[in-house]
Amino acid sequence: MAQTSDKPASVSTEDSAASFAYLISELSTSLINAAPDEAELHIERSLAALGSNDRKDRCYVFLFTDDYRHMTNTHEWVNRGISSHKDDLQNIPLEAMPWFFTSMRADGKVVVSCTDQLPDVTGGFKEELQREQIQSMLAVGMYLEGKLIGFVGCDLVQRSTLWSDEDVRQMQLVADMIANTIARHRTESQLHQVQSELRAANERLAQLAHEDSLTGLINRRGLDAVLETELRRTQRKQQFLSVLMVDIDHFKALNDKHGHLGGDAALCSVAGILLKTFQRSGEKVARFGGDEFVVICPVMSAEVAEQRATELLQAIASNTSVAPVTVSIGVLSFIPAADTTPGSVLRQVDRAVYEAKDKGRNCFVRRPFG
Ligand SMILES: Nc1nc2c(ncn2[C@@H]2O[C@H](COP(=O)(O)OP(=O)(O)OP(=O)(O)O)[C@@H](O)[C@H]2O)c(=O)[nH]1
Repeated sequence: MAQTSDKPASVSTEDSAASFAYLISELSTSLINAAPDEAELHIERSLAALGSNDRKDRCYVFLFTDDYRHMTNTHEWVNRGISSHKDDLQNIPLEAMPWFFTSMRADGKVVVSCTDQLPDVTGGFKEELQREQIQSMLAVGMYLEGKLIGFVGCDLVQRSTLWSDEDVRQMQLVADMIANTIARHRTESQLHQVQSELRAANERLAQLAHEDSLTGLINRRGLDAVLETELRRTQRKQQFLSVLMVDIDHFKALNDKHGHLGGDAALCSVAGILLKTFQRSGEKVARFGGDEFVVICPVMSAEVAEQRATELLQAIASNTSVAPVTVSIGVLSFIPAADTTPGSVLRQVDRAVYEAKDKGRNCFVRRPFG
């Protein structure tokens, strides 16, 4: 502790100590009841309470970086007519004020009753106080789990004073309260971050569970869920639902000729054409398995479904990016009944695909439902 004044004139009185104690107890209660996003407001209120007690000129909070290389003035209260220094006290290198930092770490406080009487060893610290025209200052350390994280302090610009033990004790109360506020705020921010990371990971997992790893399309599991939803929706509204099953022709031969990787590239190319052809609102493309795909088109009549199947045949036949490929397509267009299940729809549309294969491939067959 650096006690450097010969003016024995403490500013504390019994009355002001009592009213300050009352204020602190009110602030502590409001901290306990404060909403998570009220931390800033709470710190500002605490500084204002500290400042108005015995007419201080400036009260502030500084936080150290974890590596103790810099400190930043994070909160400040200034009395009327007193200039603010918060903006020019951001990210200050601690090596510029070694005496201040060493004293704070060793004693948990720095007490300056008269700046002009500070010894020369205080170096840059004394110069900084003089630059800010500070006559007296008092700073008390803030600790989180035993680690010094910063300090709360106050300045007197218009007069100097001999700080009493009671002044230090009051400042310590405020420092502890602000440290608790910061601790709570940090814990809540970390909790929020972990929660939002968990939420994102869960969403990604749910997405992966419904995604085909090769093509990125909806997989078989996802298809069942989507089909169930669309069946119920169109049944409720008594609207048409069209379902297309698309099977690549002679895919085994393509695999044999171009290798499994060539086959994979062809699957991705067909998936891309499907997505491009069926991108209107509500249309969904899924990989059913192997070389089979399913397209779900809510509110699409049989006539439009046939038109779109013809467009698809042309788009695939004219694409030779990997190897010439054609497909056979089964089409179902119907208004679902209450007992229509995804399984019955997929079985029937699969039958339509077989009929298209029998017809010579590179064509579509539409079957009536039921
Ligand atoms: N490259 C690759 N091949 C696959 C994949 N999944 C299934 N296959 C192959 O796809 C082929 C499907 O062939 P089949 O269903 O027997 O019939 P096809 O040769 O397409 O003949 P048709 O359907 O009658 O025109 C099989 O040889 C499977 O091994 C995959 O993810 N990648």
